[in-house]
Amino acid sequence: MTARLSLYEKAENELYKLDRSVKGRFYDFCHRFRQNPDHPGLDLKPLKGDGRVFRAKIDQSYRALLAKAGVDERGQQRWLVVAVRHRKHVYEELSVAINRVTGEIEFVDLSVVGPSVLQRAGVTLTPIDQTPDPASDHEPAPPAQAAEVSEPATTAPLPAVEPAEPLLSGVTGEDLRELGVATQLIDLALAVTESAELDQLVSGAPLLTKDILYGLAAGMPIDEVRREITAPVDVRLPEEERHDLGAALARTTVTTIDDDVRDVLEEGDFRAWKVFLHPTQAKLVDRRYNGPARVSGGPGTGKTIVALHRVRHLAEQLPPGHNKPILLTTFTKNLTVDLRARLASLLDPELLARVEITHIDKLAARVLNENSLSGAGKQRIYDTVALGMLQQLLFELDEKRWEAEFLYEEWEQVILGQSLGNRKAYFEARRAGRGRSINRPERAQIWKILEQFTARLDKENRETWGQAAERAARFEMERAAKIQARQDHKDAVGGKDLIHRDDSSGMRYIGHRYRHVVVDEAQDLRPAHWKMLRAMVAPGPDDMFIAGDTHQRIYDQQVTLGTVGVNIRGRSSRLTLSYRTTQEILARAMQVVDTKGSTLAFDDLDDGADNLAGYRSVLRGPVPELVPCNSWDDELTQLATTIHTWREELASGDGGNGPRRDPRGNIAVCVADRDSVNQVMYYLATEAGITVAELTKDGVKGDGEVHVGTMHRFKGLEYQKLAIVGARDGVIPRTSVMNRYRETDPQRFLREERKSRSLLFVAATRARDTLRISWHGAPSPYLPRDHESLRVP
Ligand SMILES: Nc1ncnc2c1ncn2[C@@H]1O[C@H](COP(=O)(O)OP(=O)(O)OP(=O)(O)O)[C@@H](O)[C@H]1O
Repeated sequence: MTARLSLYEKAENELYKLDRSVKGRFYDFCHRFRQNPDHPGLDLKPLKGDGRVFRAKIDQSYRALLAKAGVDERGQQRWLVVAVRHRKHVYEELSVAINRVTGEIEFVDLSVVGPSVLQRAGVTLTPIDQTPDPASDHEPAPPAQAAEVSEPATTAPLPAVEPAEPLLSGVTGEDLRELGVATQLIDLALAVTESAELDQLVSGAPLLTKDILYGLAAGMPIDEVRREITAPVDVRLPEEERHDLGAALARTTVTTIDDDVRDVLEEGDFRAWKVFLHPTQAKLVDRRYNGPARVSGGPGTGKTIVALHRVRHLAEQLPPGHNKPILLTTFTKNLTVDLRARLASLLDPELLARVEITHIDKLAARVLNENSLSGAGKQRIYDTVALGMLQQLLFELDEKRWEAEFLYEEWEQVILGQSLGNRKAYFEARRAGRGRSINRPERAQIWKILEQFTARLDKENRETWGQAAERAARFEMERAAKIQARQDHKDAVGGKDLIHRDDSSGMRYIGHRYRHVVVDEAQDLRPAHWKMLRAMVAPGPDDMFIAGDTHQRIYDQQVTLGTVGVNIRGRSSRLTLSYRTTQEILARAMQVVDTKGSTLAFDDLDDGADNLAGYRSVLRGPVPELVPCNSWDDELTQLATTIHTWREELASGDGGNGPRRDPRGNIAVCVADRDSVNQVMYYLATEAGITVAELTKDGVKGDGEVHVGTMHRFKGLEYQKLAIVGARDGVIPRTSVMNRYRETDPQRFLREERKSRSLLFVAATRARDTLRISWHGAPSPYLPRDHESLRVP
């Protein structure tokens, strides 16, 4: 009889870390197993635990652990490889279970649980075989999983000590069971007394168990854990399926082992992109929405991943064709490169060809080009240039009543933001969030100055990106109005063709540009961008999917989606589990945007407020390092030393405890301004022998190993190890800016503060494992004074 083999997600991740020769032998094993699982050479035997886990021989040293999941309709046996272990780490007690909440098969590796906890819970592990390893001289070290075990897994008696209070006091085994903790770990979890033991216990545990136990250990009440962690993944498993491994296999995230698996395994973790969506993420991807939908969530919770999978889902539903009915857009140019690369690994080329991937300003520019005579386009300028022109104008007019910055913002946010086309409209406009109120005569003065300013821009054939967005939105809205008028007329004449009318109006082929629009980094788009996007897609089911986090808004674009025709009411969801950042980094970063007790608040892109409640991680790592230095030179010297150490750590796989990584592109240095970028790059390259590459608007420039850029350039990216340098008071936030508004414009002051905090928050949450923040002089006031407070309990 032949067999179908699948690979458990965790086993797949562990396989990547194994020595190449073991991977090869595993592949041969799979091949033989699929041909005939009963072949005596495979030595397939049940473990004594629950009898549902079998071991089979890969070679002299390694064993595959498999669970039998029935026989399919064609009579083929179905097996799931739950782990690949050195035989010394295979124990008779290992078992699989079906999780009562998720309905998935769970394999729990008790061998990583520390002996103290095992002993307290009365669990003894019996190795399947204690004979010496005949190949030990030639074999590579046991897999990384085994290396994670810092203590032997057998239960040698420990000296008697005063029994300590359980870490999860106040929680019963029944509570844990009901919440969805893996059955095999319930008694052990209750026996844990220290957080280090908990770390060890959950290191081999399924994600749901990890999430629940960390939540409870951090003090989340049981009800909150049930609501935030358990309920979203509860499949309400029918009683009759509680023991059906075959049915559970269909719900479990697995990779089918076929002939392609060899290449996959040999190429290491080239499939790192292949994220198995968490059920809470998957639900957002597959759902049918009756209109625009929005997903929010803290950094690293997978908003971009969800947006990419959403694009795939939508692309798969498209009728055949050669056009591009899906738009995937984002705010920053360098992120589109990243989005394209990630989407390319997720979609077949034919489907990828149906998706337009472009950043929002480029999209607006394209609309303008289409609508202007060739050669008649304007030169687009950045805000800093335009502000300089306004300052010059005020100087020429000897106008001292208004500051250029104030007027520029009034223009950007009130006049352009609300598309106010004339003086009367400006007199009547709402100026919510603008702080200082202005009366009618003042509005008249402002309008007059700004009219002169825009006339000057026009005369010089220049326009700002804000103006360009506004014009593009207008063109698109006119186009949408025509489409609507055509449809209304068609409806009025009973659905007849409109050949005569269309031929005379050039309307025959006009339609909405896209069927679906997917937006990432939504928090930074301007109101005009939203109007343009709204007009580009027909209102209806699945029209817009919007991902963003207002805590990461680092440009000054505030928008209430409801006012620009994007109604997300009742279609908002929030992701809370970070897949990027460790608990330690998260605790630190959260302090930066912690607005409790202050008047700072973050919006939800609509009329409400957003928060990061429940934002958490199950990853652990070192506490972020906060490094005071004596001077800028001292900061640079210490930075270089740190980077040398990081390089070695990455190259050696943290001394053999983790996967070895090429330091290239895994280390980054983040600073507050362009000047510092140049100084850091120059120092590292010329004084420290470290090759560098700059993060620019267009992506990484050059192939140096350490990436250096300003905080703005780091949005959406991630690095294994990240240093933020120059995090000093006066720079984060800029004293000059804050002082200007502290007294004169309290609203603006708050906005600036929120923006600076968000910038540091974005920067700090780019780090996956290691974060180091240094400064000289006084530290940024957003950094915690008490460094101990960063320690996660
Ligand atoms: N279900 C998952 N399983 C494993 N890894 C995941 C999962 N979801 C996301 N990730 C990983 O977490 C990291 C962060 O994901 P992503 O960039 O989508 O987060 P984000 O919410 O958009 O972050 P940010 O707001 O900081 O831009 C990525 O490395 C991604 O591959």
